Amino acid sequence: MKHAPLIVLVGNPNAGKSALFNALTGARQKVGNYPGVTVERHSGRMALNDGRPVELVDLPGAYSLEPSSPDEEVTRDVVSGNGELERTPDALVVVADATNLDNHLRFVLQLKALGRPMVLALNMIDMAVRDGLKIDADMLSRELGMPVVETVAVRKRGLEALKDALAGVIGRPQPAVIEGFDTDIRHFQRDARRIAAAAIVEQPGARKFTRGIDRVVLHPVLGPLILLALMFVMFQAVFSWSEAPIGWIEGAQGWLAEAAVAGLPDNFLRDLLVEGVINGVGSVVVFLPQILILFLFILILEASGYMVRAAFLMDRLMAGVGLSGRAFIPLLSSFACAIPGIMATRSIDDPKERLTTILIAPLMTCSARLPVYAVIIGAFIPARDIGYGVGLQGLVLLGLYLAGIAGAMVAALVIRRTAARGANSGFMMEMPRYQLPSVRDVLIGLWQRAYVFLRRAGTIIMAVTVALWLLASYPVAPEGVKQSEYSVAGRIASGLEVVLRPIGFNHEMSLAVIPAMAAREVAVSALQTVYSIDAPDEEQGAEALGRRLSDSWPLPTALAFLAWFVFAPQCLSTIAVARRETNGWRWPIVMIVYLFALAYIAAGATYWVATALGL
Ligand SMILES: Nc1nc2c(ncn2[C@@H]2O[C@H](COP(=O)(O)OP(=O)(O)OP(=O)(O)O)[C@@H](O)[C@H]2O)c(=O)[nH]1
Ligand SMILES: [Mg+2]
Repeated sequence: MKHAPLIVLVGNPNAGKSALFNALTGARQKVGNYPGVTVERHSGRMALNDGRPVELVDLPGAYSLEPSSPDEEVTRDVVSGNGELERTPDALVVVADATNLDNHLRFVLQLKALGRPMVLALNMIDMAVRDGLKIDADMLSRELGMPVVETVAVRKRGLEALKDALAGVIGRPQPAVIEGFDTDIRHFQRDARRIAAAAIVEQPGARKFTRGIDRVVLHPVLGPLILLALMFVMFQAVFSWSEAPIGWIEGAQGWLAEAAVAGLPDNFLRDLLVEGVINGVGSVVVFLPQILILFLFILILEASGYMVRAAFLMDRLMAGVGLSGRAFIPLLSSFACAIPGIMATRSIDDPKERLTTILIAPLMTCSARLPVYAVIIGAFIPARDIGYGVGLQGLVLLGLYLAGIAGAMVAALVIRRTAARGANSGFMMEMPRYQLPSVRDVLIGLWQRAYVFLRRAGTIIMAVTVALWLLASYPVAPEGVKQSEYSVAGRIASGLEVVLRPIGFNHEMSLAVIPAMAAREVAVSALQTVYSIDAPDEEQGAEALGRRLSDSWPLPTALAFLAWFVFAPQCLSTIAVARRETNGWRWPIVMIVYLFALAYIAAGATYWVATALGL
């Protein structure tokens, strides 16, 4: 069978390749206003204007064909036809940022030297217009000897012209392919400057807008203060904005449980449905609003261009522990989930720095911890305003995030002095321009987050909770013996409790910790399940669970549980990804051991200090 022609999107990082890919294929690849968003190739299909189907591939951004990091290797291999695809592309669409032409043209010229059919998408024309920058596309096309199409990927402008241009170049007989390529990008520097100078008709003080904002947010004193203030507001919002929507979800859940109790015969299946599924899984789903609020902030910061500034501000701090600001973005992604975070380390060129970043990524507070934190904070920390509108709960949550970050910094320091010794490579990252986030992109981002979370709730969290419900319900305890102690799960927990009792853990906590290896949120549904098995007639819901916890756990125990979840590697998928990205078991094992040790020590220290203080 003959393949559809293969067309590849290449170009510098942050040029808008993924945005163009999405616009052309209808896909929803992640776009973000910082370099290194895409780290793998993705393919999709589209039809040219004459109806011909073609395969389109989106690649990680690269500065040249000489790879300096694992993601750039993918780009080189695909472009030169040596990659897993093992097909030479039939045409390249080189994407360049019109507002950064001379830099991006270097790579265009290097790619051109390969002698493949090629079209230049001169993207971000809207930004060029905003800056008053005028480019003569015809002149550029003559100078480069390839079609040039002006595009605005995010507004789907220029797509038809791009497809026409592609149809034109694909049809042509292939010119002789030049074997090998000039690996030194500097050879193209002079020509790039010359061509840019010829094609740029008018260039007022470019990027004035961006420079103006940077003077404030990158200010040595103001900058860090602004960053801290942003984080602070974010965590306050997680609690203060979520009350109402949490109430709605709880209402719906209570209604469902009642309807099930009223409408179904009293048997095993009804108990399973009500205690395991509705109340168990529901106890996790209730935290959806808080997760979405957190992501609303992260998405806006990402799209606006602020993230790289934050990385820059953090660079000095990171240098202190042997990492560069480059590690910041993968670490930041780990606040969503360590898995994309670990994948994002592919854009780090120094292998030791990359390894260190992989090993500390699980210490960033992923969104799966949020339900665990929120339940315990809700139960034990009074929702008090400590003055100036600062809520105590939000403050404690911020503290937990900071504890994870502090732990990561200490771990990085140790790892960089031992296992992955080396000098840090310094901060080298282009500052993207600022722009207003598109409402549509933010909504799509939130929707994707919600979907991921609900899918987890409906699959792994539900499966593990139901399994736990079964193991905790049988064998049925005789009169006077607690079901959660007598059951299979209870006995396993009793075994584990021997190890965990010294750090203040009780039986229920020991029982929740094992299933939470599959997904951290299960810690919450497990507690809910155990309590509803022991007292099936009591009121349900997150608030009821909170009350039950605050009635039966001493404060030091609750704090120890929080400390445990800051550090413990409670996630099998993260371990699996670490194995894949480091090609072996050695480093994941190091990761598991050091994180469990850290969790044990931190929980124990918290417990003993809190007890000594008489809390
Ligand atoms: N104003 C404007 N913004 C754009 C345009 N194209 C892309 N963007 C924005 O530019 C940023 C980068 O876009 P991406 O598509 O992620 O860039 P990329 O080339 O795939 O970047 P990497 O995957 O990091 O190599 C995002 O914030 C997009 O929303 C455009 O034509 N105009
Ligand atoms: Mg991309």
